[in-house]
Parts: sequence; structure tokens; C-alpha cells
Amino acid sequence: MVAILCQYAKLNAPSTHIPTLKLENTIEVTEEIISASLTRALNQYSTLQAHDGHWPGDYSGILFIMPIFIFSLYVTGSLNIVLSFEHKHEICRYIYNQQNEDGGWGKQVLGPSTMFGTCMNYVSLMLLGEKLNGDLDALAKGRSWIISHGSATAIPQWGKIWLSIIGVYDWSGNNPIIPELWLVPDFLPIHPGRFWCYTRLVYMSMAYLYGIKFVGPLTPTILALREDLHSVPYTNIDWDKARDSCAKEDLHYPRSQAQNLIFGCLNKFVEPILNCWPANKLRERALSNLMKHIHYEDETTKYVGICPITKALNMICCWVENPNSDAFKQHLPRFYDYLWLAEDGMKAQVYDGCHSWEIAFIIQAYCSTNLIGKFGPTIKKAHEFMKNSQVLSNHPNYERYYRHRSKGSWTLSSVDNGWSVSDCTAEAVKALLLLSKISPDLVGDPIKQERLYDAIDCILSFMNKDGTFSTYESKRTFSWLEVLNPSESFRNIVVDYPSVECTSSVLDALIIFQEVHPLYRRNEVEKCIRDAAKFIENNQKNDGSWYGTWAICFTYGTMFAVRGLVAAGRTYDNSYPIRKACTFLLSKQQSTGGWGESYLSSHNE
Ligand SMILES: CC(C)=CCC[C@@H](C)[C@H]1CC[C@@]2(C)C3=C(CC[C@]12C)[C@@]1(C)CC[C@H](O)C(C)(C)[C@@H]1CC3
Repeated sequence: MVAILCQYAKLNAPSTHIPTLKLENTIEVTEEIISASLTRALNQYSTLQAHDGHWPGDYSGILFIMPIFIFSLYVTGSLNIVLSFEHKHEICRYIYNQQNEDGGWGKQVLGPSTMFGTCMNYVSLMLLGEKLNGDLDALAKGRSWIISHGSATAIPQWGKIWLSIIGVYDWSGNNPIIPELWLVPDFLPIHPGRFWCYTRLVYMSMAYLYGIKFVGPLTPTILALREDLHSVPYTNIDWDKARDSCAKEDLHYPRSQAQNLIFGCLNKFVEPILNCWPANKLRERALSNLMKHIHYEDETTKYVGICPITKALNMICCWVENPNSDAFKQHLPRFYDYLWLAEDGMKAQVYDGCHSWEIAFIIQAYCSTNLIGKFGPTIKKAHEFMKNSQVLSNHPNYERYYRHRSKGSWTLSSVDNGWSVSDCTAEAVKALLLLSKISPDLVGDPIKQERLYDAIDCILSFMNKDGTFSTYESKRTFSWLEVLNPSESFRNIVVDYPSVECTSSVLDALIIFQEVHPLYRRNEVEKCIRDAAKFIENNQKNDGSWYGTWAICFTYGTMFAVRGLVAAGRTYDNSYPIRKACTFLLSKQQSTGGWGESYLSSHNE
């Protein structure tokens, strides 16, 4: 979706004007003043609501997402079909705006330059038709960053794969991603169907492209890039050496000895054997099995994909299979779901949005004021969106494709995305239960009981054996399998681990649900509440904080943990963990009176 927020602000201009109240230090802050400020804020916020009831927002920040879109459009010859001149202009503007002083690009906005970010964005600019223009221009600075930091052979694993796909890096400089792994019996912990869904899907299409060693058309631009990105002539590159090289700027998680041994064996023995007769017959089977799963993922997400990375990879796989196929063509219009235009240019989002997740909190926030009476139409529209974005059925044969139940759930973003998430469902349930207590004349009809029960069934289906909650599925395998994670940039991506945030959202939702429907699956709900609260208490750190997996970081984790524990009846007086949490939060208050945290917290933990 491409949206400019000021357009909405104009369309939904507030009906009443409330004058600004300047708060001087000397004026006592009365309830009246607070209420006026809050009304003004909600008035303004309501103008930003879209016609269908959700609040659009910029969900970007990872700087290699647009590049992988550009790469996939380029190799499939669709760049000019999907992107107009204006798109390209705005995309280039954004990329230039994100360039660091030293000429490189980070993995994410505000991040220091990395080989991954720099190669991907530099190549994108070239594929979009930008030209080097003198030694001092932005492109020249980008190129010199790459050469002076070890050249493109030092890009980390994901980058090596993308550069191989477009033909500026050789597939032999990659560690194998064995497609046959999908053929092992699925009761084994090593079967990819047991990995965290996001990792299994990214590596699924990577395994396909690796298996066929796909390379896009070798255009003059690609041939020129082969020389641009490397410090020695392309034909002289030592790909054996390149395979395990990674720039220090990108090496967040160096490989262990065990990993070196595994990847060494895969490379020296397993992959060569699998390429010889008769084992290569197995490869054909493995590839057609992968393609079956790729189509399933595309169809069940209406070609949106679980994330932009799988979308871009799957689209290439569909094109390789048949460039004239409907499958390939259906991918093209869904690129726009990921685009976002802002004052700094056009960017690609990390997901097709986060509509359902955010709207649940927005509704909860409105409900926490006593001003609902003033915002009936806004809340009614939001309520409709919430009800319309519930996933109403399971995907066909979902278990055969290693999918979790979807019926009754909410996704992070849209129904089309189709991937249910435990805490997105829990927060949605909370919002709907709050709305069901308000007059339907004001906020619309409450969710039907049957749909609410579907949601609770779905939430309970997410529960791990110990009462905790992970993200998209329950935990399916063991953490020792992290040894198979070949990425230097991301850790803990093989297992869908439980988190305090997911567990706490569910705990809170079940408690509110139980107050209204005390008999529904009573024993399971009660056990879940008990176990979830125990998990949260057991995971508190000595300083009183909780580690937050899904945002920044200890402040966020602590907020969720406290919400859950308070819902479960813990108070400052009766709970030592709550008192410790307060001490932690107070110790982090800044001189301005507010709180903040660096994104490095997550990384340094
Ligand atoms: C940046 C890269 C490498 C792409 C990753 C794309 C997705 C897999 C990421 C992007 C946003 C993301 C971090 C998110 C989550 C899972 C992984 C996501 C979807 C979830 C849904 C996990 C559960 C969390 O409680 C919460 C709902 C906050 C997040 C939201 C963002």
C-alpha cells in the first residue's frame, strides 16, 4: 500500500476545533486540562484513520528489503512492468537519503555501514539505471566503501545468495543449502517443517534456487557490476576462500567449530555426492517437492507471502518454473502491498503492514480513556476492521504443509497474509472484549460468540507444553538445531522460542475472557493462566527487568511482563517481582522524565 498520511488527515478533517493549551510550569495540571489535551490528541489521531478502519503507518527500516525486490524484478524482466519512472525516482531518493557519511549503507536505518547493506543498495541503484558520475559522487563513495572493506566476496551468507541470483557472485562460493533435507521423515527434529516458519520458508526457496544454481540474465549492467564489486577480475576470484569470508562489520555471530565442521562436510562430501548419478534423481524429487510447498505458501497468502524475503524468492522460483504462469503473474500486483512513500522517498516495508496488531492497541488505548462517547464513528470503523480481519478458516490440508491452525486467529497484518500469530490474536481478543462492553449503538455490534470461541480455541492451540507461547506456531524442535543456522547476521532463528511478550498477551486475554465466559474450556484456560504467570515470574532478570524479544528491549519486555502479571492479580504489595520491576523501571528514567532504550540492548544481550 502506498499512502501519504497527510492525505488522510485532509480527508478526515476534525469536526470540532479544540484550542491548544500551552502548559506553563506554573499552571497546575488539572483534570480538565488533561482531558482537553487528550481529546485534542485523539481528535488528531482519528483523522489518520483509513477508510477501512485501520491506521496505516510506515513499517520499514530494514535496508535490504527494497534491494531484494529490485533484484527479483530485474532477473524476471519485470522491473519496468511493476515500477514506473516515479517509483524508481522515489526509490533512488530514499536509498541516497540512507547512505552513511562513509559512503556505505547499514543493515537497517541509522545502523553503521555493512557489506550487506552497501552491496545490496549500491547494486540496486545500478539496476535502477543510476550511473557513476565522477569520483566524488554517492555511487563512487559506495563502491569505494565496498572495495576498501574486503569487496563483495566478504558479504554475509544471505547477501552471497542474492548476489549469486543476479550473477555477480558464483554459486560455488556459497555453503550448500540442501533441498533434500525436506525429504527426511518429518518426525525427525531436523526436518525443516519443524523450524521457525519464517526460517523454513526463506531457506525453502533459497534451497530451490541453490539446487538449480539459478542465475538471472547476464546483461551488460550485470557484467559491469561483476568488475565493480570485486577488487580482482571476476574470473580470478577464489570462490573457495570467498565461501567462508565475512566482513567484520557484518560478523555479528561468528560460526562455531561445530558449524565449520558441518558446512565443511556438506560442501566437500554431501553436495558433490547429491549431484552425481543416481543421487541426482533425488534432487529432482526434492526440487519438485519444494516447488509444491512454494506454491502452497503463495496461494495461502494470496501471493503476499509471510514476509518480503520469501515473496521475492518465491516469485523468482515461479518464474523459473514457467515465466508465463499464472503463479508468476499473480505475484506482480502484490509488490505494491509492501511499498511505502514518505518524505524521505519510497521504501519497502518489512511486512505487508502491521494493521491488525496496531489496531488492537489503538482500540485498547481509546477504551482506556473515558472519551469513547466523542469518538463513536472512529471506534465503530476500527471495530469493523477488527472483525473483518479475523482469519475464519484453516488453510486447506494445512498440516501436510506444516502450517499451524488459522481458524479464529488474527495475523500481524491482513487477512490475505493468512499467517496467524499468537499474541496478535490475543491482543485482538482483548480489544474485542473491551468493545463488547460498550453500547452497540456507539461502537457497533460485538463479535459473534462463535467467532470469539474460535479465537480462544486458536490461542489455546498455540500453547507450548509448559504453558508458554511462541509466535506463529508452538515450539516444534530443539535449540541444539541452531547449529544449522548459517547466517552471520541473525541468531536464534531455527526454533520458534516462547517469549515473555507473547505469553503475557495471551495471559491477559484469557483472564479478561474468563471473566465473561467462565465456563468455556475452563480447566485448560485455568492451567494456561497458571503456567503462563509462572513462566513470566521465572524469567525475570536479577535487575528486575525482562528481556523483550520483539522490540527494544528490556523496557518493552518489562512492560509486557508487568501487564500480564497484573492481570493475573499481582500487585505492588503482594508480589516481589512487581516491586523489583518498578525499581528497574524507575532506575532507567531519564532526566527529561521519559524512558528510552538503544536498539543495541537486544544485540548486546
Ligand atoms: C528483517 C527481516 C530479516 C525480515 C523479517 C520479516 C519478518 C519475519 C519479521 C518482521 C517483523 C517481525 C519481526 C515481527 C514478528 C515476527 C517476525 C517478523 C514478522 C512478530 C509477529 C512476532 C511476535 C511479536 O510479539 C510481534 C507481534 C511484536 C512481532 C511483530 C514483528
